[in-house]
Amino acid sequence: MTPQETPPRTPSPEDNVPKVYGGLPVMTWKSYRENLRNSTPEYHLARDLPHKFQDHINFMSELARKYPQWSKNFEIMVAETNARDEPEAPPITLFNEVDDEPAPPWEFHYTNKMWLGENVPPPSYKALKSCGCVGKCDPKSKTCECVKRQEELTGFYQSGFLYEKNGLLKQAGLPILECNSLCGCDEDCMNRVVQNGRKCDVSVGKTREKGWGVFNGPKEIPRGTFIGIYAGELLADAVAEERGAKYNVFGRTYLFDIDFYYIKDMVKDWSGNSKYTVDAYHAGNFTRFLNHSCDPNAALTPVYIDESDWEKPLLTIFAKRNIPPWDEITFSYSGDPDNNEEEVSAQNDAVYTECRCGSRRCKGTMFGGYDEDEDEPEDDEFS
Ligand SMILES: C[S@@+](CC[C@H](N)C(=O)[O-])C[C@H]1O[C@@H](n2cnc3c(N)ncnc32)[C@H](O)[C@@H]1O
Repeated sequence: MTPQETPPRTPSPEDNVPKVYGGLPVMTWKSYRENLRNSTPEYHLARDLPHKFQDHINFMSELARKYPQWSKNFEIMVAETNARDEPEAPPITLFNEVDDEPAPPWEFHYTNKMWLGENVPPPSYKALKSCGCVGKCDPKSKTCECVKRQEELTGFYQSGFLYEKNGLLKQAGLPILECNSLCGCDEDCMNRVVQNGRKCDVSVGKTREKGWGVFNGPKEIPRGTFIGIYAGELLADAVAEERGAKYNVFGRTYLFDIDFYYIKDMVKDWSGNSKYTVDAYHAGNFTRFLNHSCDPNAALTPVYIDESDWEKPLLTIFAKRNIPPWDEITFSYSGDPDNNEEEVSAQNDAVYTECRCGSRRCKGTMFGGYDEDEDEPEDDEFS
């Protein structure tokens, strides 16, 4: 042994005894995370969705439901939810310069969460992979478990994480594996974006041709910005099919099948069909008002946080190009026109509804296929 080396420490029997302070075990970050693995992430059941407030309003006369103050009440309902879930998110305002409907129909519970339907298993920490990084994860790290698993999945397209250091997404449509509750890294690690909530301004407004829609606020939204989670009920496909038939009757659909192209490669014994559908009709946030465009400025992207089941990503919306102030925010209901591999599709219930997106690339239908040759991405778009 050279004089510089310290002799190995003899293990003490106290090493494995939890530290106690004032009679209570001392919780460390490490022990907290180890305990968490044996618990279940928070989840909500669709059958518990609150509806009393909505029922109360819907019992009122049509005249009473037209009172202008419903517009403010709608904004307050949104603000109350966001204060809990994403307190940093700018408030959402409501406007209608088209007719005298003060607020969208009171037919849903405002929520940023997913509500699990019958036979949809809750998320589990058991199989969740996580990193043990301290501070912020390094996207060039060779040891960070989260960089490794992201690169295994999407390294062919992008190295490291799918986010830039400023939180902007590098490429839409690829599955994102964010650092999760079991990871050692800080809350401001660059691989935690969706979980930290919306930062851009949005408002909900009435359009002339498509009912209510979502609009940008006074500042440009840069390409790659996270806009929102398509929240709602997560339903087994058979239930969604039944609902779809009903929604068809009134020609408005809020159903999105989760059938991303990569799922079939990740799931052992994949059934060949999408297993789950998100329905934002009875529950959802402002993203349920996003209308379809054949030339959309936003795109759907699957994101996994505290979820290890490939068939249950969050559906999230990111800006696909820079969105100028006040522009309507839209995405494609038939998958991304610039990404032929993406297959998330709205259930074809309202398939016969004529598309009124007004873009020069309009295909005439909201759920139509895309002509590969025609749809080259613009210079400022994700390609
Ligand atoms: C997810 S909702 C969007 C919000 C809806 N506009 C509202 O008022 O609640 C989808 C429905 O909006 C309407 N819609 C969305 N995009 C449209 C488009 N490009 N052309 C015509 N109708 C559209 C259709 O009725 C569709 O079924």
